[in-house]
Amino acid sequence: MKKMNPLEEYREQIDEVDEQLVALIAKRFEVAAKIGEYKKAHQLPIFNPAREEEVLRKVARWNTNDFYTEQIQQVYQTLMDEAKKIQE
Ligand SMILES: C=C(O[C@@H]1C=C(C(=O)O)C=C[C@H]1O)C(=O)O
Repeated sequence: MKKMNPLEEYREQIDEVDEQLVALIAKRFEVAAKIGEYKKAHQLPIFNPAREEEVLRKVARWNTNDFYTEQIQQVYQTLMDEAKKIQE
């Protein structure tokens, strides 16, 4: 196989991570959709600010090396915003 330059190698690493992320993000949205159905059936509000704060806290705690915590929390806020749209 032809030797890849560092840029190509890094991009291959990103592709591998992205493949896993896509599967996990899709799984998260599937569960969020189920939660949405439950909320509809029980007349519960879609937005739960206390739960969102809890998610952001947990995400920071799970990021044990503490790199990029703010960026990860921003990505999570976007995931939660999209989850709420799915639940509408
Ligand atoms: C998924 C839920 O609905 C909304 C989306 C959340 C999420 O994506 O984690 C969290 C709270 C809610 O605002 C939930 O209530 O758990």
